[in-house]
Amino acid sequence: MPSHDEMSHPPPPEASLGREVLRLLRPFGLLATFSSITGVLSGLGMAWLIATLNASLHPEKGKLGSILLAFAALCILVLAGETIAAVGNSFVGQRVIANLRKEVVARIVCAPIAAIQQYRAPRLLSTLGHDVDTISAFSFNASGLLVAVAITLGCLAYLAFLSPGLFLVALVAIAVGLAGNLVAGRIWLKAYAGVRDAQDDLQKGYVAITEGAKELRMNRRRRARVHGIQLRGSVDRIRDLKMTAMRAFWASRACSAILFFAGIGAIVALGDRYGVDAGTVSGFALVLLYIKGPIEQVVIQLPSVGQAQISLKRVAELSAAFQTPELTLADTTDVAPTADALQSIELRGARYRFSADANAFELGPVDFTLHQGETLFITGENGCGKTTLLMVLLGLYEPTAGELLLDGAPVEPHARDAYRQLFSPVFFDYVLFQDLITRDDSDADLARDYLERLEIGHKVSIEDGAFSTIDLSAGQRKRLALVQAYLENRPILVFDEWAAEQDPTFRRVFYTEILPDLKRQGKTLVVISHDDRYFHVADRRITLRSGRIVEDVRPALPWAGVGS
Ligand SMILES: Nc1ncnc2c1ncn2[C@@H]1O[C@H](COP(=O)(O)OP(=O)(O)OP(=O)(O)O)[C@@H](O)[C@H]1O
Repeated sequence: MPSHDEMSHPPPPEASLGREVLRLLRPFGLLATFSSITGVLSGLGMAWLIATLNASLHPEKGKLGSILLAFAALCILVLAGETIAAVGNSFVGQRVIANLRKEVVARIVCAPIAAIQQYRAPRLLSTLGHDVDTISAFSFNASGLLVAVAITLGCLAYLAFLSPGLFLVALVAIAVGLAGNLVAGRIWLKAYAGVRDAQDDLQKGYVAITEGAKELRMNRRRRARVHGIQLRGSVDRIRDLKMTAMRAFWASRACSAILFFAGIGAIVALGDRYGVDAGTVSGFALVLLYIKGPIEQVVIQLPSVGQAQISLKRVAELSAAFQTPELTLADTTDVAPTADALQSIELRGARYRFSADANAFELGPVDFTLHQGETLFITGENGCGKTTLLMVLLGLYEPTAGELLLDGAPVEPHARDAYRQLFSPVFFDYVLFQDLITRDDSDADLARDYLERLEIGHKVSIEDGAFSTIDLSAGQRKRLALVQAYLENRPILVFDEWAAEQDPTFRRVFYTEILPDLKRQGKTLVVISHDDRYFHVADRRITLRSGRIVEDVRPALPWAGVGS
């Protein structure tokens, strides 16, 4: 788990790949440095090994024995160095991958709900999957790249030492080959940026064919659009872009291979023409044949630098979008005790706007006080802002203006999570977790009682701290959500159209038995409802229109008017 300090400094969207890789490697600085130095030394040792091999082909009299001894010693050192570097790097690499995943997950856990809703699940999943893996793979391969560069530079230095003139010829061949690769790299990069966007669309399509399976079977034209156009279109786009990238890549690779052999041929011809000794010419041939591998390795990994750069930008955008002052959310050890007493919650001049767009919905200004023990109904037509008001009240949306106060004191960002623990909400689009958060066995017994009470005990039991099943009807699942809320035993319970899926009998039970019973237990209740038959159950009912409170009545006191 990253520290709060790390969490407060996510990479800005323009973060450089080098700096980000260094940041990821920092916790393993010593081992990463040791492995990299060992790798570089073994790379340079490899250059030396080739020089020794060349010397052994043309030994001075009586020196073959010592040259072979040096050759054997270098072989052992180079192999040992390579192995140590590889083991060290994979140790560091796996930890870097794990840390990056934890870091991104922690950012999502801490992110403001509005930012998550705006980002949208398919893009989030795509970043979590593809982008994190791409950056991780790059960090993992970075040291291999370093070793390949070291071998190349060592070998080039040896060539310059052997013959500066022929070295220039070799350098021209290598430089032309690299220039071609750089052009191919640009084509690759452009294609890859398109691939990432198409992968997002693909993810969206996957969500559509799984979550919208029923709708797609019922509507041929929509199915044709999602399957035939969106999904197959994204798949084909990815294929075509990747083919373009691969073509550029393989063409440049073939060109550089030809250039290598042409360079070797030219060196042999020039050596013959200008009477260069056989040892120098064979040295060039040996080295050029050998460094073709490491240079290709560098070239092959060049696209991964571009890919990692694009992925880093996407992770950095996610981090920037998910900036939050609520860093305590990432702390899994912080199971703060639930507050069990409050006097009032107040919204003072509170507004909430979904975006700066002039047409965006705005809630408020809203002024009202929720008192302890009160049963508050929030009513109003579809889209008038009931759920938005609830989200502000729950501390899930930060008001864009005005204040949220608990017992007269503003709820500061660092205290918002503790504040939220006062509530047990059952959202309209709630997620039902199968496991129960219980403190001890008595909670499991309590859960069984609630199941009986909610007339669902014949279908569901409690086994190993979890519901035996959640494969139930919509109304039955909502009853299980209510059991979860009961067990949490928080001072405020919140229901967003809880009764919408219940049959008339149980709807009546909810409004006339369950709610009054909770009230008798001292609970404060906030209920969004369209069930006007039961509005009399409320102590107080506020009605919204276009984001504002237009009615504030106490049904028990029919003469009460607007005002808090
Ligand atoms: N994520 C969002 N981004 C932008 N605008 C949104 C978003 N969610 C809701 N809105 C807008 O905010 C307005 C209020 O939505 P809200 O969900 O609060 O209404 P509601 O009163 O709960 O409606 P319903 O009775 O249909 O549940 C809507 O008109 C909608 O246009």
